Amino acid sequence: MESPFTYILITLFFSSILLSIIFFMTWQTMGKQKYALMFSLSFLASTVLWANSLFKSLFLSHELYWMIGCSVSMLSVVLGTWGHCLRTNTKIHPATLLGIGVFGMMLTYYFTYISPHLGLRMSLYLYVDVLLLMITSVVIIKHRTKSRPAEIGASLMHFIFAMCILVAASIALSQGKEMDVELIKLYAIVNFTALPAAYVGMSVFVIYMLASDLAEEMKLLAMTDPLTDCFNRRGFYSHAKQKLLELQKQPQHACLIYWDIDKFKAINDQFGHAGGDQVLISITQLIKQHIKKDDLIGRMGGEEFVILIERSNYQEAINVAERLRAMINQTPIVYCGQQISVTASFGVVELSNQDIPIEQAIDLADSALYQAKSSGRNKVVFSELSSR
Ligand SMILES: Nc1nc2c(ncn2[C@@H]2O[C@H](COP(=O)(O)OP(=O)(O)OP(=O)(O)O)[C@@H](O)[C@H]2O)c(=O)[nH]1
Repeated sequence: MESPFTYILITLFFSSILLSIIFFMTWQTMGKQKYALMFSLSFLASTVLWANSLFKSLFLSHELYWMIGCSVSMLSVVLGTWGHCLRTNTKIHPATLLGIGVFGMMLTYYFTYISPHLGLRMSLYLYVDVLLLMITSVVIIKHRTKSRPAEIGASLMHFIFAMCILVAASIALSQGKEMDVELIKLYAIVNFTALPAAYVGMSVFVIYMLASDLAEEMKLLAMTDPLTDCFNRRGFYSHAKQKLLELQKQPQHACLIYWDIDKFKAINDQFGHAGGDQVLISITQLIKQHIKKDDLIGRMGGEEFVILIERSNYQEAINVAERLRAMINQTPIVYCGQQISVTASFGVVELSNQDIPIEQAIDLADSALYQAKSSGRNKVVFSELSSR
């Protein structure tokens, strides 16, 4: 009958192979994101680590077995950390991570072959693993101001995994230079109970995190207009409602601007549908350059757009519409070597301190836009308070 530790190693071996395959498939299906490949390679390295432990008796030299085990353990953690840095665009150079890993291995080599010290040999590379896992935990949680549940879970699991390794490393270190049978038993218990549980938990949360990335990407696609890259109607309504709720707590002034390109049908007729599309793309790009990053722009359909802006005073907010109108009027769009002159009409409604739903505000701004159109186009019309 084999020791229970052997069965745990076999389970870990197969779990790692499966995780490596899952992340490899994720890499293939999720647009070849480099971080998914890093995670796959990281679990492949773990597979080698567990296989190394399973076939320990085949090694002629225990030191060689130990050095291979430490190296793949370190490689696995370095690749995982590197993957998380790539996913979050964290500016830690891969050479720094590799350098930390190589430094840990050099110390292990020194205390294995040059100046043998069992405690240091068994613990130093684990302390380096702890450092890298803690970096990963911070990198995941610092990625965005409001982390998603999957990210909080993944960060926490990396922290717990790091703590389990820290305990194992400290037990190993307290042996000192020579082996202490009682401490080795304790080390084995931590190594084969808490560590596998934390390892599996951490891996599951990383999968959950990538699934939540995908869900977020899908949600964004469902809310984005593919031609102009602005929000579509659904995306605009959803974000505008959220923004108006936030705005109620701040002393900011908000305006809703409904605008529409003038005589767009004539542009399509003269320059073709592709020319019309280019006008839509160029004009929205131009507008985005002249509004703030936090302002919301959405395409309501055809050549109709809406912008929700907030400024510290109302006059500043309403000036934006006039500035945008003048800018469109003065900037011809270049299409296939030809210049297309474009104008647009604007309807503006003030939202601050007016407890009106976004749908009603859009209707009011649309009425103001209609007035701008019927009174000659290339104009900004403000919705009168009395008209509400
Ligand atoms: N190229 C292009 N044309 C579009 C798109 N969506 C809608 N259109 C066209 O936009 C034109 C809108 O025409 P109208 O609603 O008559 O408005 P207009 O010609 O701009 O006239 P006014 O708004 O009154 O100034 C139609 O010819 C639609 O076919 C699109 O995605 N691309």
